[in-house]
Amino acid sequence: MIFHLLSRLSAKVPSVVYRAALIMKPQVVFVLGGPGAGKGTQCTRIVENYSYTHLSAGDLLRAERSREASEFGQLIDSYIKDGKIVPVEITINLLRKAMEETMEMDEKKFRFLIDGFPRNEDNLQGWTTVMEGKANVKFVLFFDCTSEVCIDRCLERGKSSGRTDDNRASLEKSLAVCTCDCDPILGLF
Ligand SMILES: Nc1ncnc2c1ncn2[C@@H]1O[C@H](COP(=O)(O)OP(=O)(O)O)[C@@H](O)[C@H]1O
Ligand SMILES: O=c1ccn([C@@H]2O[C@H](COP(=O)(O)OP(=O)(O)O)[C@@H](O)[C@H]2O)c(=O)[nH]1
Repeated sequence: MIFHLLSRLSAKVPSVVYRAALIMKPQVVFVLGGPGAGKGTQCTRIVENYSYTHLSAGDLLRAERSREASEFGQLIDSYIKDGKIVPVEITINLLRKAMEETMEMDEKKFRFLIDGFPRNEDNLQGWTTVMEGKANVKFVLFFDCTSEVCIDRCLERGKSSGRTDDNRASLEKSLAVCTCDCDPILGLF
């Protein structure tokens, strides 16, 4: 019905307005849990069965780190090795761009699993500032996993992942940040 109406109107309205009317607002599920909790593994399985696009904040940061022209490569590298949280402006820009590019390529892809973000209240504040009114957060999917299991899994993953943070020192720092800073986020949803 709406499509039919828009089709009839399309001759009269500028194409940019017509396109914008057809593009849905992104629907977002935040996927949280410690390193190795299984976020990436479960997101892959969800994508196989449901119409979601998986965006891993960590993967986007690692890709940006590898981009030759990136002005943030070294900064991202040192934050990740140290298990610290990269300044939110950088992460949000990568997420926003990835969502926009996905929807530009296929406007039916408006459901996103955002994996590994927001990691603390500052991250969430940054999201709200930039994305308020532009995306709907539906809920948080949280994978509860003990630190010992997380570490064991990531050390195993480290044998083939090539990740600079799949080592005990980085993992312990990252787990400490996760345990202290993720909990308040869960309380907000
Ligand atoms: N339920 C599970 N049981 C055992 N191993 C798992 C399970 N889920 C994930 N793994 C393994 O643990 C490692 C970390 O999983 P991953 O999905 O990358 O975690 P995260 O994205 O939360 O860091 C991977 O090597 C994965 O194969
Ligand atoms: O929103 C994010 C997501 C990740 N990271 C950084 O990237 C690392 C790896 O994150 P990822 O989610 O890939 O790790 P996982 O939890 O899957 O092991 C983290 O420890 C942080 O240093 C970050 O700063 N902000």
